[in-house]
Amino acid sequence: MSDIANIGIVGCGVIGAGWAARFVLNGYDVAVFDPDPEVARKIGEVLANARLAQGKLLPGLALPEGRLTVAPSLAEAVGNADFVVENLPEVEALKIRVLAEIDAAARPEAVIASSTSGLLPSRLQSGMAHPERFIVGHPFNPVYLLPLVELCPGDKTAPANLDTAEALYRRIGMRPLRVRHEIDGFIADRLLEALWREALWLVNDGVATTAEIDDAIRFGAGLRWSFMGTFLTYRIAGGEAGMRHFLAQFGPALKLPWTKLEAPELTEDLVDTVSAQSDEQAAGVSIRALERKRDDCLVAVMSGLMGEDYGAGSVLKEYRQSLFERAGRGAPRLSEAGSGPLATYAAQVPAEWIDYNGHMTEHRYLQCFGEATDALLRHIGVDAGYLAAGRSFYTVETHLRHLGQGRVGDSLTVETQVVDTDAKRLHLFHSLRKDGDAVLATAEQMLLHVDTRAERTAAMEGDVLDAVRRLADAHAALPRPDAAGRAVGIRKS
Ligand SMILES: NC(=O)C1=CN([C@@H]2O[C@H](COP(=O)(O)OP(=O)(O)OC[C@H]3O[C@@H](n4cnc5c(N)ncnc54)[C@H](O)[C@@H]3O)[C@@H](O)[C@H]2O)C=CC1
Ligand SMILES: C[N+](C)(C)CC(=O)CC(=O)[O-]
Repeated sequence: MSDIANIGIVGCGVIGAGWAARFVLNGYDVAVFDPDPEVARKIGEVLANARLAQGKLLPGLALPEGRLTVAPSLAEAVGNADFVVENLPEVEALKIRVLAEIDAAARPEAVIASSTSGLLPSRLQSGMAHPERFIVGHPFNPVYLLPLVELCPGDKTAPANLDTAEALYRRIGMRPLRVRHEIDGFIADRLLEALWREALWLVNDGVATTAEIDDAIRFGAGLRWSFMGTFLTYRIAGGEAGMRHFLAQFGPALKLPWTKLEAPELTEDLVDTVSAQSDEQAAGVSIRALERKRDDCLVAVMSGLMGEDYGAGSVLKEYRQSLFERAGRGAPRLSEAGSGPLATYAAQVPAEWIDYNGHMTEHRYLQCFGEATDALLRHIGVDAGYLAAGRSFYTVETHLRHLGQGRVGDSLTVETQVVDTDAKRLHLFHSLRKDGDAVLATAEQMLLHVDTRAERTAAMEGDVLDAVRRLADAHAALPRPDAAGRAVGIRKS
């Protein structure tokens, strides 16, 4: 997997831009081709939204971004790529033709993936000279947040290329789902399509508006789908007897006219009705603003699920751990110990950090300082191997001072100075600044080096000890922060 560095994207609309953003934010160099003259603006806007969402989802763990290039031709976008993603409109003949062009222009070892929502891979690869390197990798919108990617081979796909694609998707935080046999619409879109067709009937027949149908989903089943899907939820709905009782009780309903499944004809009338109701529902909010609202809600749901270590939350937790490990290896985000304090954290204040006083709430400051401490620990070599060996640092004391107010959208940075150290202790002083200027808060922390198996303090050793000494020596030349060692109390005159 480490040999995949360059990604080629052909077709850069909603999905191509989503893929480009996901790869760039994971450190891959991406070249895109799309004949749309507006492609650079559009992809810039999508990347900005993706950066914002990723920063909220995994604060303090941003990797150095890859380079994004808009190529003047398809051949230039894919010529140097190790992995190519095709995201053309869902028109089979167009995809077959352009996939053959990509096949001719790409290096022989490059894997070529299609984002098709439901066209059969065996047909899409039929015009390629090297069909064995073709796979379907069907993502979900927004590609830069949702983990699912359906992985489906055609009859000429080589299994090794499927494995390569799967490893790449996992590396960028996705959850590949292998489709056992190719089938129109794969798994997820067959389910989505059934719901969508019924929804169109309900509008067509005047039973419900677009907003009412969305309410029927988002206040009920949609919430539980986000973590359990249909089968497990219905098992629970069967009570103590589970699925057998559920099937016995609701089996007869399968014969009732509760669904049509065949879509209604998209007449001009139906298109007008659905579009007008959808406009009314959106109430003038732009697509980009709706995207940001959708992303913020997804971040909230996924963060909650990460706390539960369940469903998409487990994928996110694993991805978070892998970012932690990658950041640990060489700690690329921190400047090498030079003369100044280390830049340990950067983030923008999201809306959910604001409290009833209209400013950043207090525990979020500790979150920023905690992330800064983690970044410093990664920098000195506290990585997955170190933790697995039963060594770590525990924070045993924090003195946090609030000196200003953080507001939504403020750019925050933390700088960290090692004030003192001995065999087992690390004394840190963090300063959190707004827009690189005013200090909003400081935190002074004492950390103990511990043997986590024995649950006892232990002396630092090896590379970590060397790194701490180097850092402490460099920071010894800095003035001791004025507030270091201050106690909390009311001064009596
Ligand atoms: N929009 C969605 O929710 C999802 C779409 N998909 C699939 O992703 C693919 C792309 O869909 P969208 O991004 O939604 O479509 P889109 O219409 O937003 O983007 C298609 C892009 O392809 C470009 N294009 C057209 N001909 C081209 C050519 N010859 N060479 C290079 N670029 C060309 C267009 O300029 C456009 O920017 C489709 O196969 C679709 O089924 C998959 C998952 C979700
Ligand atoms: C509508 N759609 C068929 C393009 C949907 C998808 O393919 C997946 C998604 O993101 O909903």
